[in-house]
Amino acid sequence: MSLDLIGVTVRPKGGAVLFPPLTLRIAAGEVTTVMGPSGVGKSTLLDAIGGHLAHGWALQGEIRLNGRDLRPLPPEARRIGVLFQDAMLFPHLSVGANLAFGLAPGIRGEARRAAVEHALAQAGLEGFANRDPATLSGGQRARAALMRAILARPQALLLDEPFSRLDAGLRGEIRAFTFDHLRAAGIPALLVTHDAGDAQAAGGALVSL
Ligand SMILES: Nc1ncnc2c1ncn2[C@@H]1O[C@H](COP(=O)(O)OP(=O)(O)OP(=O)(O)O)[C@@H](O)[C@H]1O
Repeated sequence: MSLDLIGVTVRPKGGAVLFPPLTLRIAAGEVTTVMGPSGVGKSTLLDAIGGHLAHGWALQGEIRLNGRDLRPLPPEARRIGVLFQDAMLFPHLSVGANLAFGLAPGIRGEARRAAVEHALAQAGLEGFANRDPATLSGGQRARAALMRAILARPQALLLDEPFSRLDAGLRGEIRAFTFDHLRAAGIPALLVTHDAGDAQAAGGALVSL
């Protein structure tokens, strides 16, 4: 798996580009970090990669996932996962149903339950399948959200400040958990952060916008 950006930048239609064109390759299991001042366009770059660029914005350059040009594909066909600041779980579904949400529909019955149980165990959440997400701690919710993202078998993952709401002690633990799992799953990932410690822990290339 690899995610390639070739001369990529974004601009409001009729306006100037937000940052100089970016060319980079993220290989399987690598986490590349993007840092830069507020408003430079980091979240808009992630929107462009995921296919969620708002009306009124234009993408410049080429985005390839495993060699395939993503530009003609709608977001749901891109196989790109996203993790946000709030580690959002669907509040109306149990923790187990949240994790199962990303699984392919062909995985049914016992195989489905086993996949969810395995992911819960990896997240240190054994026995949490029937819990209401509102009863989880911040760290538990962050680990569950990562597992839900991985179970969907994304071909790349975008992380938009996913650790910024966690307190200092938890932050180190959750980012190590996150990067270990992304490496093990061989998923190329792009991390947006304001925190140099996040970038260092990610261990990959650092891009400043
Ligand atoms: N319609 C528009 N026309 C021109 N510029 C816009 C328009 N909408 C938003 N912008 C600007 O585009 C930039 C993109 O913001 P974006 O959220 O991508 O930045 P960011 O680097 O993620 O910031 P932060 O670190 O604060 O989250 C901002 O400077 C914003 O003011």
